[in-house]
Amino acid sequence: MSRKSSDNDYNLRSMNNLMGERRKKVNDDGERSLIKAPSNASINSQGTATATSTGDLERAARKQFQQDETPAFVYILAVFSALGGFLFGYDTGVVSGALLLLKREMNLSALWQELLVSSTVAAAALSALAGGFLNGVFGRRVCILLASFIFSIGGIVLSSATNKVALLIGRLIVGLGLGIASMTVPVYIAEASPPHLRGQLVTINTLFITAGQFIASLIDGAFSYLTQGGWRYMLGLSVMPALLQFLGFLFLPESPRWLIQKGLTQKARRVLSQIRGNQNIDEEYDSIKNSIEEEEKDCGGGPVIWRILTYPPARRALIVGCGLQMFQQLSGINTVMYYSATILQMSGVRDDKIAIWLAAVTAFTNFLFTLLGVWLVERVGRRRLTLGSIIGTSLSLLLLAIGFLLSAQHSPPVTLHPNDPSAPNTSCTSHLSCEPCMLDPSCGFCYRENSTAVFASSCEPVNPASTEKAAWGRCSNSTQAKDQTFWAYNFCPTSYSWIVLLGLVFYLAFFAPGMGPMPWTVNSEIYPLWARSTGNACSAGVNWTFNVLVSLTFLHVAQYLTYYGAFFLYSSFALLGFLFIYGCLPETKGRRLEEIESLFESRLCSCGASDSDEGRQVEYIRVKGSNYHLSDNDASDVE
Ligand SMILES: O[C@H]1[C@H](O)[C@@H](O)[C@H](O)[C@@H](O)[C@H]1O
Repeated sequence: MSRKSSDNDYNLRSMNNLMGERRKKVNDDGERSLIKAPSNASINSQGTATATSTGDLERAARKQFQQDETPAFVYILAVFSALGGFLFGYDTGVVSGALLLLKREMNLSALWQELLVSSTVAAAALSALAGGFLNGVFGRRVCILLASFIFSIGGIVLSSATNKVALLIGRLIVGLGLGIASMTVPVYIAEASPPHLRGQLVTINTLFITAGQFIASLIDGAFSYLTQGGWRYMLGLSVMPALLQFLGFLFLPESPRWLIQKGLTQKARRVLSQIRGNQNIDEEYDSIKNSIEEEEKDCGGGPVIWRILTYPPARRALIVGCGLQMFQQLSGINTVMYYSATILQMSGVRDDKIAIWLAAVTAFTNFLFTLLGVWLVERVGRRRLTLGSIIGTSLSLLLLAIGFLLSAQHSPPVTLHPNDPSAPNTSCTSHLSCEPCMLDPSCGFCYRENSTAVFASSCEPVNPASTEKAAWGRCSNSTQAKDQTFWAYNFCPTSYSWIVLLGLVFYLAFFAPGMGPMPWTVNSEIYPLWARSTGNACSAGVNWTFNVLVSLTFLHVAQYLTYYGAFFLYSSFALLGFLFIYGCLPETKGRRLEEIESLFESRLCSCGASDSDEGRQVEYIRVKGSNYHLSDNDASDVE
């Protein structure tokens, strides 16, 4: 089944042809004196290039032609597709703010709150798996149309819900849309992008996820002031981007690679010309077609997943793809994001409303650093970006753990042990300091504070209807304000909160540019065409499954291991992730999708890729529609 593409040979003759052709083109253009100018490689604002060596020359030429010839249509296509990412971020992010209002209005128990959050993620895990089949049969475009249609229906059901069952149905519907969108959009963008922009354009999808999370936090903040029905707006607003995407996709084309696979060759050529502008599409068309024909010849029968598992390069790609998605979630991103409000409360922000707005700052930081990822991905490559990101993530988690450890070690003692006979008899009275009191889900810490110390503190049972107040005593609503007491349900007042805050900032700065987007980006490119939708379905399914596992277990893990234990655990997961990525992730930057399979041909998990290979990495030179590949060595031969 091995597919060795003959068009990848970069020999001297083709190089000479290239130089000849380019010399001619350049002279014809009259603007770019690439060959004549011997020194100082650069392209000035008029597009005039000069170069010191052939290597510089090639790079300058490549840059110039790429800038000239990437049609705006590809960007429009990427942005409309990435609305799927926006909905992903919005729908997973908005629910926390909506729940604050819903639990009061509909009197939701903790179980129902949990159900409303996790049902979406669980439905997404299942529909991502089903999305593989749908993608293969109906194509990427139909799947994106379907996802945006489902999102719209989900939004309408949610915003008009009259009871909790309707809410649950709405959240399940949204989850179905999420799963399909999350696995289809990166594949669609990757298949439509030119190789030199693919990383950047696919990463825009994750940028939109984080933008969706940020906008959701702003909407949560704004509508939290509405006492009645604010949640309807929060949940219903997602209909707008969903409809926009649906309308846009009525006019956007199917992926050319899928069309060729289905034998719709004329249509595929039309789409290729549309997305490649005035470039010659013959070589790209031929190479996709050749690779499909070779695959068809070599492929055994049976279901795609079976063929992936029995064909080593595809199996290795699947392990890498699923591993990346698993480690992304095991690094605790969603716990950190969710927990950020509490982390901020530890640092002295007591007001719930301010904490909601500060959570928006966290989401914005995640967005901002994902933007850095979009900028870096084609500059440093996927492998280095992911490795740097995960090691920084692991160290930041360590810092968070140390902050929590110091807070726990200096946890303020319980000084008041009420002996009022009307006090409920609970386990809370047995806790001697804030830490065990706060970790016990049925208790919270009630205290007063002056500038230097916490005093008059007690451990009290939580109000079963709302964790925002105690069931009894000074921190139950009626007396709290008068007494100047504070209620800490899931944090302890501490002077080490700055370490935790620093850990949070570092965490986002390291996670967001690499571990946030790269698992999605890499998955969109590592599978051969016949395995692409199934591979992405599996890896997206792994992402959603670990997402729900990590968020559902966090409170239990924290209860058994304490907060610092939980963060030490995530930090070691991230370290394991680093070793996995170091050993297994090849560099895919700059390669055409049809070439990437060969990176997984090596027997070892470390699939050829990486550092030593990078020196020899094939370079693409796109000259008026033809791809020429040359190594640096070849380039100097020619000179
Ligand atoms: O790549 C995304 C992104 O990093 C989000 O911030 C996170 O919430 C998602 O779970 C993840 O898949």
